Amino acid sequence: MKVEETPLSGCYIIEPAVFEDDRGYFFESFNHKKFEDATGVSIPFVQDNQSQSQKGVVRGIHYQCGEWAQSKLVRVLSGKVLDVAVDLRKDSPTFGKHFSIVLSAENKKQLYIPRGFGHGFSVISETAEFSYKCDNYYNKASEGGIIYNDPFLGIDWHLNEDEVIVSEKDLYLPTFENAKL
Ligand SMILES: Cc1cn([C@H]2C[C@H](O)[C@@H](COP(=O)(O)OP(=O)(O)O[C@H]3O[C@@H](C)C(=O)[C@@H](O)[C@H]3O)O2)c(=O)[nH]c1=O
Repeated sequence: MKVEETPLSGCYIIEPAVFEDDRGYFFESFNHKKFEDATGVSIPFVQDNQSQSQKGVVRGIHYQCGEWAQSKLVRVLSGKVLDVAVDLRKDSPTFGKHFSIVLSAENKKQLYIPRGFGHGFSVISETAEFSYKCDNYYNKASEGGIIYNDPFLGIDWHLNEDEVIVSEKDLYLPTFENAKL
């Protein structure tokens, strides 16, 4: 397993060791001890989520507030997405900055996004199945978000504006400036 810290402190790219043979491949998609040894972070994940989306879908930018904040370990089971982590830690030197990376079934990369971040992704293949672990339970009342095309964040989702598909909920998210952080 290879772990690389992104320019946003505490946010890591994980590349699992993949064992290929005549049958196909095998890899450990999560190993608590190896993850802790490599990052110094011991995360008690409590919920796994999976979603499927068509090309052009943007989900995000999402977070949960306060005691319901979540760390996430995200990966792609089929297809290809552009995954985006936004630093929303007010005391961070990179507050308001984002990091994006292509995650795909092929490259098998994962992104670890700590608490205090917003998260979103866009689907840049025909379809994509997305899977992630969370260290805190879903809590609807504490959901927060920022509009995907916020001008201050200036995220390039690798999509043309006319092909973007977002949920009604996500369409009415506030700007970075007006977000409740
Ligand atoms: C996130 C979530 C949603 N739901 C329900 C609520 C709703 O009826 C339905 C779809 O929810 P959403 O539209 O919020 O799903 P989605 O837009 O895929 O939300 C996800 O987006 C990505 C970017 C994240 O980072 C996740 O944490 C999560 O916020 O699923 C749960 O039951 N548990 C959950 O953990």
